[in-house]
Amino acid sequence: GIDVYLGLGSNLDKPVHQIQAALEALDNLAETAIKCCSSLYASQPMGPQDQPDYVNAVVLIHTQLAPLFLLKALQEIELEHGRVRKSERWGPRTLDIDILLYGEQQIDSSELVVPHYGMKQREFVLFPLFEISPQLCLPDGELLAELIKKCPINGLKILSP
Ligand SMILES: CC1(C)Nc2nc(N)[nH]c(=O)c2N=C1O
Repeated sequence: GIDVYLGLGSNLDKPVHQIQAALEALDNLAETAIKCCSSLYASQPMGPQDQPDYVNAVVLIHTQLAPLFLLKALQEIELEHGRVRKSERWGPRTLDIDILLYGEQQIDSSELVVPHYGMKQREFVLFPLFEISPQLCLPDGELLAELIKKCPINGLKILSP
């Protein structure tokens, strides 16, 4: 299997519950096991500000599913949790599950770009990732610890358990 880091995000319909339900759905995914999960974080919306704060987390899974197969399975989980695609770009959502890293692989296809294109600038990704994997080195050789040094925290807060 492969170690895959996923970014979870929600800012609609009881976001904490959405993230918890997503973790259960991931644990029930075929050929997939959750190895570790970060704390839950409250974060200010990146993009349009006229939406609620997000709850974000990063989870490490071990899976045998191929990248595009995993992507489809994650999109199904998002749909099962009421995700409705609206026209507004970067609008609020009930549940987002992004593939941040898929082992050491670099994937550039129309359907999937890994490492996730925005992860290096997103405190709501980098800090939860650092919490569970402080020694992480990205496929391009960049150290997560170096990215953290350059990333403004933007009011990110750990949600007390
Ligand atoms: C709309 C956009 C870019 N902004 C976000 N902003 C935050 N804080 N967290 C997210 O998960 C998130 N996801 C997004 O897709």
